[in-house]
Amino acid sequence: MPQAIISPSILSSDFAQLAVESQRMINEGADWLHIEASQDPGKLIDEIREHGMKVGVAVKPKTPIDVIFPLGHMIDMCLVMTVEPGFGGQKFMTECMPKVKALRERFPELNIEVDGGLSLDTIDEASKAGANVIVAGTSIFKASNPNEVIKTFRNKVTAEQVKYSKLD
Ligand SMILES: O=C(CO)[C@H](O)[C@H](O)COP(=O)(O)O
Repeated sequence: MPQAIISPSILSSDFAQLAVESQRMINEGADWLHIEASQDPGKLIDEIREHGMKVGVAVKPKTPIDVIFPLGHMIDMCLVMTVEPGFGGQKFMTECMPKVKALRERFPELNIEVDGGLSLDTIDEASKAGANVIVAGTSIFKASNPNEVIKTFRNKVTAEQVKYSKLD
């Protein structure tokens, strides 16, 4: 099944607006939604599932990871932002790695995505912390051999993930 990963900048905590935005993306064919700003994440997760979609929750660097713990068993993926959302080319925030580690320890089967500053210099740290979905812009698009970079990312993630019960 094709998987569109859409990370909308929905800054409003207005549930009605979230519902409209979500519906619009469903109509466009998305089967993943990432939503960070919601007053009632449990309700939103249920609604997304009712539409047959998978659910991802994103946390910005300053958001403590324990807000995700009660949702961990209800979601398919957690995106741990490793830069402030906004634009590519920023520096990877090492200080976000304990959040990835804490999540992985509690949820061995959860897809944990990291986004921002991922490169050949930072993939070891991210994969060892437990991330298994890597979003990378600069390090791929500026590489002389993008395929090699992608292959290295995959190999490193795979090598670390065998420690856990499932790879997705
Ligand atoms: O858009 C972003 C943040 O909002 C991402 O960080 C971006 O997609 C990844 O880019 P890079 O690998 O250059 O950090």
